[in-house]
Amino acid sequence: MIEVQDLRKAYGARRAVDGVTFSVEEGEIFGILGPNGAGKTTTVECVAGLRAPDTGRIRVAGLDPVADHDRVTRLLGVQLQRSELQARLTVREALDLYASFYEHPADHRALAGRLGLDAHLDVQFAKLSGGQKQRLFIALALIGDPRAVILDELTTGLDPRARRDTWTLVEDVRASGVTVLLVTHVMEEAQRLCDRIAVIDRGRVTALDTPAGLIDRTTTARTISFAADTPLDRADLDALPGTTAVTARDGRTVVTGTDATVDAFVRLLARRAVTARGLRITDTTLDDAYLDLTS
Ligand SMILES: Nc1ncnc2c1ncn2[C@@H]1O[C@H](COP(=O)(O)OP(=O)(O)OP(=O)(O)O)[C@@H](O)[C@H]1O
Repeated sequence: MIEVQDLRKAYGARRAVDGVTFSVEEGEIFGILGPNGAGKTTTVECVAGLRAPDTGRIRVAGLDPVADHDRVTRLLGVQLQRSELQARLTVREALDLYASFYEHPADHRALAGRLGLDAHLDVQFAKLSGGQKQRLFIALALIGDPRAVILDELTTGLDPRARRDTWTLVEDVRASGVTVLLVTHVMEEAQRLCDRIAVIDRGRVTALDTPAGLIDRTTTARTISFAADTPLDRADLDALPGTTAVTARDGRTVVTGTDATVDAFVRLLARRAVTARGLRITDTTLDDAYLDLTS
């Protein structure tokens, strides 16, 4: 659905995007993850045809977003990072206005219902909560009945409940057959929603994989922690296969390692007939993988 090949874009001497390549399959939720200033927004603005690349090739459903801009806007919806509407425009007016831009708009009454906006149709933009504004921008991105949608930092500034509701919404959007290109720096969001993720750092793709694949690439895959007064020798812990660190913090001992470390640790407990108090074994999260993969 979306192909980006060796995309480069500089602002003066600043190389914002420096050779980015990825492709998004139809029906996929594809994440672009990376630190501030990594070049994520510039990349998706080029995909949307809002900026012209310096070099590189972009295709959206086979079309060039700059040369075929009109056709691309009809099949690609966009919710940008910092969106605003006039303060006094009501939700209904915004939906009507945006629907008027398209020959075959989505049924915006149904869309408002799906996005939980039908109780707010006569509310002015300035009086909407942050979550309601976000839902409205998602509605506006979907109003042209697009085949694909770009959502840039969709949940920034939302409270945890509004964030989770928005995630459910994105899953619904995908279930209705729309391909989603999602820009985020919320790891939990990427882990929950994305089929695949491109990690971008300093204008380049540093990794491209499924969330589980990214996690598997990190060296310390498992963390074992237990109360520090558990009678185990530090030397025994250091000697476990695959151990990368043994530390003490907040009254607990923390061993990082691999699956092999966990297996050997369990055998060590059995051998010593020790019960590890408050034992917890956790997987590496996408947060850890992200920190490993970005500078
Ligand atoms: N219009 C512009 N003019 C000049 N420099 C820009 C412009 N837009 C972005 N930049 C610079 O290009 C680099 C990449 O910015 P971009 O907004 O694409 O990154 P980002 O990954 O989306 O960052 P963030 O997560 O902070 O939104 C940054 O160094 C930024 O300061």
